[in-house]
Amino acid sequence: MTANQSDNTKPLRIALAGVGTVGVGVIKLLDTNADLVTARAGRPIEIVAVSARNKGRDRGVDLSPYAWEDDMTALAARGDVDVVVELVGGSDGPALALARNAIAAGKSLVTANKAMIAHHGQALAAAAEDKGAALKFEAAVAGGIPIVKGLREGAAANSIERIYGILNGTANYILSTMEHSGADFGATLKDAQELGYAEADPTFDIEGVDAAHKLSILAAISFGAQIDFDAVDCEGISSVRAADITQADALGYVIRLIGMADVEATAGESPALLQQVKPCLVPKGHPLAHTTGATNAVVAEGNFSGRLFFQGAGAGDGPTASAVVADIIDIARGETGSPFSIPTAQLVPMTRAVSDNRTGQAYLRFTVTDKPGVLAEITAAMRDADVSIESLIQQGRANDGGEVLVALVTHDGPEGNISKAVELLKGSESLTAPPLIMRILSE
Ligand SMILES: NC(=O)C1=CN([C@@H]2O[C@H](COP(=O)(O)OP(=O)(O)OC[C@H]3O[C@@H](n4cnc5c(N)ncnc54)[C@H](OP(=O)(O)O)[C@@H]3O)[C@@H](O)[C@H]2O)C=CC1
Ligand SMILES: N[C@@H](CCO)C(=O)O
Repeated sequence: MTANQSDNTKPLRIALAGVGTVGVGVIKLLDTNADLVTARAGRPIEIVAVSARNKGRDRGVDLSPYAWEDDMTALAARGDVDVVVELVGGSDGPALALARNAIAAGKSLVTANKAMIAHHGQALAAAAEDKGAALKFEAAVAGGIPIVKGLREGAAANSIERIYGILNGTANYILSTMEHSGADFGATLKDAQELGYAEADPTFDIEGVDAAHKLSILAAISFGAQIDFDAVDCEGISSVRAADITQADALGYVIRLIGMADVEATAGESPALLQQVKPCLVPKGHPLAHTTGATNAVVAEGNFSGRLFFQGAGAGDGPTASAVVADIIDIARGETGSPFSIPTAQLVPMTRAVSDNRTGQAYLRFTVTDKPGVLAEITAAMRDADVSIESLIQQGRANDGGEVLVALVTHDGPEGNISKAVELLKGSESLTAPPLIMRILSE
């Protein structure tokens, strides 16, 4: 740690890399809430230097009081900086170089970058522990919700049995807007981008990758597991059609992109970690069904606390800045702690769990050619794979003998049987696209 970082009376001097949606939010928060932040941190927090790509860009805030660095890695080498705040993004590249350099220089690092933490968080945490520096990433998971603190501190006494929820604001904004207004997917995504919710590459939001980054971080904290982003079974919302939303509604559900993780005890072997991000049908009575817009919600089930429900804005300048500054305040107070709740060297490697033997209900949607025998072909595959059907709906009739939708809901049964049924239908000339399978979340 730098002398200033450990001296709890002098101002804590920070450098901001990235002055975009979140960076500007941080500047505004530190300005608006200066007295309150100083009181809670026990000392002033001062921005001394900033860096971004384009010095001349109008950001709606005055950057002239701060030193400017064209090369953001230079922030790590500045003698007048105690804490580097990385708000650029990207799992590798300049953000990672800055993070490594800052920690190597003994500076604490605050970041909102879930991609970097999901891929390199463990190595960065080990390096930070070696240097006695802090690594903090509250804003990387679920925006303004204090879920990292909630698990590391509030729920620290519990064994977490399962963690799940809505971890991507953009996908939730798209699904819930389509549900309420019938708006088109593309137009809704554009709105989310304009509101500053989406990642630089919005396919990360749509395809579940951003939620998978966050889930892998939560799993490491919740279960003491080594981060294993590659083991997340990940599927996004791009295959969900307006017709699925309508169908789900008629059946008493809404569609949400759900991240879920738990650990299976395996006799004599290393524990198996299940990590899944998938669109699911959520009963309208479930609290996650009422989570709309860019709101995120996380359910953590502790063995003594019971079910904990965290909800709040999952994206946007203000909420994300709130999480970033909370981390800075912690560092000003001298709170370093293990980034993943236990010392990094104690995080356990876990094998990847498969969900074939898990039971539950599912929604299956087929797009098929409108011709005799199609329904019989689908139901025969269900019979042969031992999948029991609760209800089956064929939506309308194609005027031109073209494509129609067939949706069915299964009774409780093993997930593996559904995969078997889908496998049996593979290559069928009746199917015009791969089927969409969504698990139904139990109440
Ligand atoms: N937006 C949100 O709601 C949330 C975002 N996050 C995370 O926060 C981080 C920042 O996101 P956000 O503020 O939305 O992103 P923006 O795109 O709005 O801002 C990114 C900033 O980084 C700068 N930048 C980009 N590349 C470089 C580079 N190579 N060298 C120097 N500066 C660079 C940009 O410079 P310039 O302005 O000159 O182009 C810009 O100031 C990301 O990791 C994101 O995942 C986390 C939670 C919520
Ligand atoms: N793109 C992310 C930002 C918050 O991490 C989202 O939409 O949730």
